[in-house]
Amino acid sequence: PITAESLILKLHDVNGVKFGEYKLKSGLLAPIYIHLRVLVSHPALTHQVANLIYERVQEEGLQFDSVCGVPYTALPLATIICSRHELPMLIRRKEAKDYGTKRLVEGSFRQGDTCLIIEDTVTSGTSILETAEVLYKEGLKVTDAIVLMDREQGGVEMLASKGIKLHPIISISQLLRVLQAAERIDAQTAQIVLEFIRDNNTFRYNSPDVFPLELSYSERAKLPNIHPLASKLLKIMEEKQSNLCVSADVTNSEELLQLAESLGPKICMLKTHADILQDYTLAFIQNMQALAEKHNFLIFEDRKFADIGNTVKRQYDGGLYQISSWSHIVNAHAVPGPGVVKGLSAVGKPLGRGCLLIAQMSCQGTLAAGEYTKAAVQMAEEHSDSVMGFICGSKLTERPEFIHMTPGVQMQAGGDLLGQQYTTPEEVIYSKASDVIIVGRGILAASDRVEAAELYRKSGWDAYRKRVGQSSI
Ligand SMILES: O=c1ccn([C@@H]2O[C@H](COP(=O)(O)O)[C@@H](O)[C@H]2O)c(=O)[nH]1
Repeated sequence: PITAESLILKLHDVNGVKFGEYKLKSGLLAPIYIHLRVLVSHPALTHQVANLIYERVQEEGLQFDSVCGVPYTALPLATIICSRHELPMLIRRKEAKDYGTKRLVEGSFRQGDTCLIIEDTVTSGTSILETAEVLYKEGLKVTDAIVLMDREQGGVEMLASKGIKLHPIISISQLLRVLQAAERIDAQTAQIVLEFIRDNNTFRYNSPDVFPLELSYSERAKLPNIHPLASKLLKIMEEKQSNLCVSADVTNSEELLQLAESLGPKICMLKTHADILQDYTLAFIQNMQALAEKHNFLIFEDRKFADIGNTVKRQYDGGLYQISSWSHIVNAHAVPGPGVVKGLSAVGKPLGRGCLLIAQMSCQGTLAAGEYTKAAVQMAEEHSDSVMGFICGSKLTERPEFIHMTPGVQMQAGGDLLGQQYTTPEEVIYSKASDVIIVGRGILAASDRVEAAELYRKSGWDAYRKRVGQSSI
């Protein structure tokens, strides 16, 4: 299987990406031109692109009845995917024939069927929208579209505002980073293109409250609608140059306090499972709070609430652990529906606490995928006064006020014997655009935990700086 990085280099090899001065359809002169029509002359590459698109369809767990490629460049891609995976395909005509059936959409479908759109490049999103509108007129639904190359000029946001979720495989900033790293372009060219993209955002122009480009942690901390605790966490991250959360999965409170003391300077957050401690007391937790204060990190009790609102309220507030009295952040499964968030909010909001929704999990065979993940994101967006972010494998929403936190992180990709799956800090923060790495055994099992924590901190931080363009790659 091909990675996005090697695909970028191959596209550059075949002149699918050009730098210079190019007149766009709009009349604008652009310093970059994405010319994916060349793909048809490179069948092996076209197949690899089709594979990547199909992998993304599976990763996202997309549900649909048919596939339609935006004419013309995406037509062969849709054809390959549909024939290889035996999926029904629809063809959108650009002009209706003046004889025969005069249809604008060829292929069989039923009213109310969902059609997945495939596109090669997106700038403003209007080509996808035009195709969707033709499909709507035929009684079809369009909820998702996949695009190989997102020029990051507002297409994702424009389509989202029309109810279509766009899933880009490669972004223009990722393309620039990869080409610069491979010395195919210099830093100045990359900068010129980035500035052009930034200055020519078709959607932000109309909607100044949308932030489609990558913001730094400190810029996000200042967003007007951000959850106060998310803002605090982002400030800590920037100040300590750390997006590392240590998962302190130890069973003895003395050891936990030692961990907090020694790793405190390296971390933005310390994650606990209070119910695996053999000797939990409220006195111990007060010491823990003092260390959080001293080293400026937040405490996140990984309680994974999953009951009706009334019960989680009592679990959060009372019982042996009295979690709400000491943990800045808790998390919840989305499975009970919004009641779980409301129950946590009733206790946590007056205390200034924050909640994360578990939208995806790192373990093999997890059911938290596809439609479930989408529903969790929607639930968070509808309760952004108490939900500050997600437990997830990758960035799930373009709304920069939400913080994405990813467990299942080690320096080597792999897994354990009970289904845990590991991804590297670079992959999580740079490629998957998550914000925080959550590391347990990668640090706890090291002979020198402080040294290991520093390696993870540096790796996560370097990946973040690369992502927001603060360092050369
Ligand atoms: O999807 C999830 C959600 C939570 N976790 C928790 O994170 C740590 C990971 O520990 P490692 O030792 O780094 O595997 C652990 O506390 C889990 O309960 C997760 O792994 N995946």
